[in-house]
Amino acid sequence: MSAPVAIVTDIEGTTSSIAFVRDVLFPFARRHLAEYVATHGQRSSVRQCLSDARTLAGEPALDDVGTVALLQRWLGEDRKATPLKTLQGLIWADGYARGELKGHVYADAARALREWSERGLRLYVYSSGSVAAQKLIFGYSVEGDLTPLFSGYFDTTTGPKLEAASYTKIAQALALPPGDILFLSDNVAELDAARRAGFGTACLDRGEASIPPGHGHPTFHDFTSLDPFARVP
Ligand SMILES: CSCCC(=O)C(=O)COP(=O)(O)O
Ligand SMILES: [Mg+2]
Repeated sequence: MSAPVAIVTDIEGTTSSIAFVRDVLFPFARRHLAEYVATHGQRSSVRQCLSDARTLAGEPALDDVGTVALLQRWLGEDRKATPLKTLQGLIWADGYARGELKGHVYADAARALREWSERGLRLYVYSSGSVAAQKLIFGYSVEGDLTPLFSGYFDTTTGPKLEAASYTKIAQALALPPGDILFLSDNVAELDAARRAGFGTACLDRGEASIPPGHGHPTFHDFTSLDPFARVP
């Protein structure tokens, strides 16, 4: 593809380490979930998450304790269910605000995002983590507040990351032809979906995820070796 106008990036495994999400963020949510629901369960945002989780599970009669158990199970399965992701974001907000969490972002990713933004590329995020959680990981990051670099954020409320239609919606929201957008991810199934929608793609293989060979997406070990202004085959 020729140089993109916009870059849409995944977070976990792409800008940020899988280990941070798996070993820090998810256990933090798991530890605080029951207490958070007990304390904030009357807030409309929390009630909505609980109700949406019950609907999604097809178990409308579950009480709050049962719903917390359901959410804990989904957490263990890494289910990308919107109510779980929304609730995780609310719980992490407290952790970031108290200084107990600091968002991991690779130094090479922060450096490249700054440079690409300075050079006029429009930058966006598309992650299964909620938009609120995305703003937190980049806002309270070990590389400083990176949120000014981004022009917008997309999560599972736009659609699942494995469906081409989600990327079509993102292109429409950006008012750009799909061919002007480069999507970065460590997940081949996501990259395949983006490619089906007409996006350019780049696979980040940081050695943390097992990425099957032969997928055909241009592959980079980090952001330093990825030059979006060079022609990507
Ligand atoms: C926004 S940080 C937490 C990431 C998260 O919850 C997640 O499920 C990772 O999804 P991604 O689409 O960034 O791989
Ligand atoms: Mg990922």
